[in-house]
Amino acid sequence: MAEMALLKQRKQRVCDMIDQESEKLYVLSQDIWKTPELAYKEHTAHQLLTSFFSSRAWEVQAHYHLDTAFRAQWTSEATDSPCLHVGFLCEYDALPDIGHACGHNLIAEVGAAAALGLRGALESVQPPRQVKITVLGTPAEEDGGGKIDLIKAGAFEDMDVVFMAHPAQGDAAYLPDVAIHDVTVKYYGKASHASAYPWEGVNALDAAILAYNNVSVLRQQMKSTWRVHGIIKNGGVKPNIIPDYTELEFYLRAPSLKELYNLQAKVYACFNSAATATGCKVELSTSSYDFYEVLPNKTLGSIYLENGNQLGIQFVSLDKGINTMAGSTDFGNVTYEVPGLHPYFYIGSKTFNHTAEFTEATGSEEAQYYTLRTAKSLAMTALDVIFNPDLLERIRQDWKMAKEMEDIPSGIDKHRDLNCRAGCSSFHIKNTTE
Ligand SMILES: NCCCC(=O)N[C@@H](CCCN)C(=O)O
Repeated sequence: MAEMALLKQRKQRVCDMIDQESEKLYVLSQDIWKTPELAYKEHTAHQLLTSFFSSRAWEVQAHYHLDTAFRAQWTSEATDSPCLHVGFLCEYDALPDIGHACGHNLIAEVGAAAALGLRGALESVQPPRQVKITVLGTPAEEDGGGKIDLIKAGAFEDMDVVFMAHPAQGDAAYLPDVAIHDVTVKYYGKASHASAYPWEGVNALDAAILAYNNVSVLRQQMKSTWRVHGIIKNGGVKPNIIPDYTELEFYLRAPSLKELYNLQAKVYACFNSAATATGCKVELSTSSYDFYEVLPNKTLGSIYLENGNQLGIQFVSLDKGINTMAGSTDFGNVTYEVPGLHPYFYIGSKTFNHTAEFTEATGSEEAQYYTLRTAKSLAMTALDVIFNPDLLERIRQDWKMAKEMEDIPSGIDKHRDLNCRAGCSSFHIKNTTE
């Protein structure tokens, strides 16, 4: 009973620490919200967050493997037991034209607040083992996948458990974030005067339209959990010039990597056959890593639910949930490297992500109560893992089982191998510093 009372006291300390910093945390997320920056270009957010942690005696590494990534660390007193390494991730990239319409400014705030709260609790009481807290600034989630650059750089290598949380229309400990492959399709034809001698031309716009329509008819044979969505970014310049160049961008999604590559082969056949039918050349490329699905972790999820309920969170269940399908996130790749938890949290608005209305909601003061409550739940969950050693073993068992379900052998360079296998003619990642 004493142990339970002690743990309750430590959790209260988490909440008190976060509440003490609530104003500074609000300013932090507001300043990020007011200066929306795109993937790999989050220079202001990087500066704000590194200053925030440096001014609180964290060991900060700015420009950590990426120009706009950072790492902030704190370690408790050494003990005889092995150190337990907890990670909190901050996202802070915005969307083109509509700013922080996915609330990554609040993701950054949750990560920062949870780390402050956990450190505060551990400074007030000696944990049973040494604890290292790492806050990782992970840029470019919406485009590119900064977490994957950091995985490749070894940033997650000795972490035991990692947390972040994402704004949404309700609270859920887990939503099925799906695997995604982004592809750019370029058709090369031959220009000619569209009236005088059209027969001399090779029409790249015909190829684009055929490609789009091929995908549209493929939908009859797609699983209900698969998604394919795309745009025509360049359809030609003038009606009287037969287009010799067109460009499309598509996102392909499926609940697992195995299904994603099945879908990819079908969609690539749609792109390639459009080239054959029109005599165009086609180039398929990607400037983003494939994001994997987020692997669920039952133990972490149940601890989070328990802590969230104590703080009054009304969780939605998956079947009556916010949505049976979520988007995609490079946090999925992280869950293949280390057990992780990526809950969703209500911010006081039922509007939808990637809309101007959601941008307004993520910059509102009303979002703060829910944001800090989520940070408290995450930090309290980390505290349970620290003070309850058998939980870590159960978390690891869940993680191993979830990975076996996907049966990708660990250690292969998944990103390069799988993309090449899928037929991408070029695979380049922009803006890395290495
Ligand atoms: N699960 C969080 C969703 C965040 C998001 O919207 N991510 C993008 C990722 C796009 C990658 N090219 C998405 O469209 O799901």
